[in-house]
Amino acid sequence: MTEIFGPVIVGYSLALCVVAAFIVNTFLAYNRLKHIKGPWLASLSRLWLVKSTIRRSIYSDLADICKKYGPLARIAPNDLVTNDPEIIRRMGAARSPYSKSQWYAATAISHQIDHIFSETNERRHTERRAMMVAGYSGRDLPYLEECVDNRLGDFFKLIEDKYTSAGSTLRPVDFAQKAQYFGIDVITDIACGEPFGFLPHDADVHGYIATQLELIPIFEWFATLPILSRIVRIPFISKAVMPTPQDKTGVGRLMGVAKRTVSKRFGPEKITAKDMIGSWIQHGLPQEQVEIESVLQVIAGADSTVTALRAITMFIITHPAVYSTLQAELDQASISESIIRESELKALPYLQACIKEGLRVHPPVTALATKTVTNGGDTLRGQFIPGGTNIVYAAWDFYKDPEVFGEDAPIFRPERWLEATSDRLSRMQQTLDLIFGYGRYGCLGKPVALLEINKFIAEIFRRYDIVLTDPLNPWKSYNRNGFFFQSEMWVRMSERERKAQH
Ligand code: HEM
Repeated sequence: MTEIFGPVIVGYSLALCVVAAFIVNTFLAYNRLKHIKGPWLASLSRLWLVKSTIRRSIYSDLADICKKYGPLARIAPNDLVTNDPEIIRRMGAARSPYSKSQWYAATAISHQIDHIFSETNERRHTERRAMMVAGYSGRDLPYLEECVDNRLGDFFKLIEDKYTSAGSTLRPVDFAQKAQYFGIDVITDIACGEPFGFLPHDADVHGYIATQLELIPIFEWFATLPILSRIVRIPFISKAVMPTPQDKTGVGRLMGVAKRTVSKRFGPEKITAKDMIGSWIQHGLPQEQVEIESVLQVIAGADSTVTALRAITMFIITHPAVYSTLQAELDQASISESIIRESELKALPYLQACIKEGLRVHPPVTALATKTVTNGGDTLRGQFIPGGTNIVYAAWDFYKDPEVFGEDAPIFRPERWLEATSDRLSRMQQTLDLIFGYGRYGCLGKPVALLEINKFIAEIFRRYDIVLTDPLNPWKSYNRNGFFFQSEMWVRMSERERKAQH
């Protein structure tokens, strides 16, 4: 009898131990943040996040959680969400008691070397930023504006050749797609010294976009269930799934282009140039690091900026009064060359207001970008937050706070930027600035993004009349892993009288 029941008893005992360990573990996880409100599911497990990921609605669910439970709420046993600007500034301030969470590590595109975004070691991250900031800020980049102008030239040529409508001739164009071609060509040109050539080919060359669309949900699951990203780091799995410079398509293809470009900048016959790569090398970034940072630049800078281009355009063309005011300002502006100069953009207040308002109502990036409270813990809004807690911010609704932006904050009304008192304006501006992150984690590509957005929006509305071909179905849009994916934004583009002058 003992021979039969012995193993059964051992089996039952083991199962009981596992169940008991699970219960104790769940209780301890629940207990450490039980003073912070949130959905009950979130206090016990990551299932609330899993549910949101499946519904593709994390970005808006986070905003709803803050509305329901207050400015600091619980979304997982160890994770909180906030919509308090002070907390965001505190987390990003120099020498704050926060560090990048493992969410960032999961954005690595190589398990051998981190790019600046996936680098979670705060000392290395700070040192690398110092080497890269001059290149990104445009200080070392006299050619940046020329690069944007050249790609704008490609954009206009494509529209002229294939997609200009006139009278009853309709040549519908998917604006979402062509804006993406423009954005990727600009950023690959800046990052790798040559554009991918989406605009001249009018196609997703190297299947870059298609591969991105496949990868993004995977990265989103890494964020929701961090254990998955640790599994992917097991060497044989990593080898099988991670992109390599030898790949013919997608991110791997981009890595190959970056590797070839960067190799020409090192060695005995190295080429020197005053561009982004040149600036990084001059500031001491080693060859392998320059390669991976060039790839990251494209990933960080493409979809974010392209979403801004699409959303700002969408808001302008669906608000007739705004549209005509903007075109009147552009028509009266003194523009010295065929494409407006950066220095001339600042003299266009209504354009600036439209851009700010578009970014505010439709923030382009809503990534989880979680920061971790370091060991000693922190006190936020009078509540103690133990070390190891992760905090994310609810980016989607964050810029629609009526207290900051006025009672009509949910709607697109550029005039709010022109009528605000100086106190209110500075509060609005400081809040809007958080769109690009804050302090030591802030977006390095902000100057590049703003130059691109300003020039593109000014030039398309100077040159074309744009209307939706089917206003009842303006576009398809969804959010994954904090980035938006928009398609089928079908418009009719026709040349304006003014265009004929150039
Ligand atoms: C409208 C366009 C853009 C928006 C809204 C945006 C927003 C952001 C945000 C929110 C972060 C993360 C902050 C954090 O970790 O807390 C970030 C980081 C970053 N962005 Fe952007 N970005 C945009 C365009 C660009 C462009 C065009 C580039 C490249 C030229 C770029 C390069 C980067 C880099 C390298 C980082 C990582 C910085 C670091 O970890 O130190 N971004 N961006």
